[in-house]
Amino acid sequence: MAKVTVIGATGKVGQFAAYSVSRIPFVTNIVLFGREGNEDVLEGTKCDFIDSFAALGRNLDLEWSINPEDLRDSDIVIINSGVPRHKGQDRIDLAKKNAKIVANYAKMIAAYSPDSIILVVSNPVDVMTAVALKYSGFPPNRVFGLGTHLDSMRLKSFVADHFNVHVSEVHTRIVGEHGESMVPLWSATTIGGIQIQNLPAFSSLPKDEMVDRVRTAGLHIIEKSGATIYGPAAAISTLVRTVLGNENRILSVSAYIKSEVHNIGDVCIGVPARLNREGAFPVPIRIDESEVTGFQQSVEKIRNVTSEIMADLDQSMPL
Ligand SMILES: NC(=O)C1=CN([C@@H]2O[C@H](COP(=O)(O)OP(=O)(O)OC[C@H]3O[C@@H](n4cnc5c(N)ncnc54)[C@H](O)[C@@H]3O)[C@@H](O)[C@H]2O)C=CC1
Ligand SMILES: O=C([O-])CC(=O)C(=O)O
Repeated sequence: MAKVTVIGATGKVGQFAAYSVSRIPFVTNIVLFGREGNEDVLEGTKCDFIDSFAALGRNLDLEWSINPEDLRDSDIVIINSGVPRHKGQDRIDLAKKNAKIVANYAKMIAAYSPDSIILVVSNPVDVMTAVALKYSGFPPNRVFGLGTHLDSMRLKSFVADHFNVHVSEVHTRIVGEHGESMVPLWSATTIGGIQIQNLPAFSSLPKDEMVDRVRTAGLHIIEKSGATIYGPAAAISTLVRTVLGNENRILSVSAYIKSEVHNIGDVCIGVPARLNREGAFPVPIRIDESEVTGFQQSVEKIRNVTSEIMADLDQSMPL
């Protein structure tokens, strides 16, 4: 038995994320949450989902709502609301506008569903995770963001394709910002259980090109088809399943770190974390020296943007 509320369920990502979550067998309740004015879209989406449940033989309690009362007793609340970027924009460009939206919803979740876990999707996701953490007042393990999980999946797919192996043979990880300053951890990449650096083919691997493809993947899709939808939605439902199934898998999410990566901390950023019913727990790690330098730079960037955004929120939305 588990209840998931999807805030921003009328958006492209929110809608398909809700649908992907509805396929998780132990999710029994879903609330499609939206803002006033979007009732028709919510009602239409609900009816469409129900048709699909009938076709699939799925039994699920599905509601839509614009009433915060309906958030109560959610196990996970996913925040998908906010403006997406367009051609030529960086995710960071969305920070000021989306921070107010995320802060408001974080306060609402704290008031109406105080024991839930918050999963933040809105961009720039690392900064928005920090905003949700502050404005919910929840402990850090109960607030985390999609972070670099999707980036890690993108890299996994490119590496698998290059080596012509099944994706499940590749384990890899990207840490840092879900954005320009992301850092691939080649030191934590294996193929068929073998350290990638120990494979002769590693020296000729077009690493920079691959990482560049990951860095620009979101914008490439946005430029071609308008939005990234299926990748994020599948990544979101993996995180939800991992938490609700108490799976203790280690996935790369945006989480508040104290000192887990080479004593670097006090920021929300993409790191490997153990996910279970209690939320996300960053795993203490040691990485290569060049990776530490990259991570440190990524942390500095996110820390600076986060404090700028917090200062702005302090003016407009004091706690
Ligand atoms: N972290 C990640 O990996 C990913 C993050 N995203 C982010 O998710 C967010 C949503 O993206 P899409 O679904 O493509 O956008 P969309 O435009 O299709 O949907 C936006 C949603 O936010 C809501 N919204 C917009 N302004 C609002 C406001 N002022 N107050 C309350 N709700 C508001 C809309 O009603 C709608 O539900 C964006 O910030 C996007 O950058 C998208 C893909 C992946
Ligand atoms: O690129 C974007 O703006 C959406 C996103 O975060 C992604 O798909 O990685």
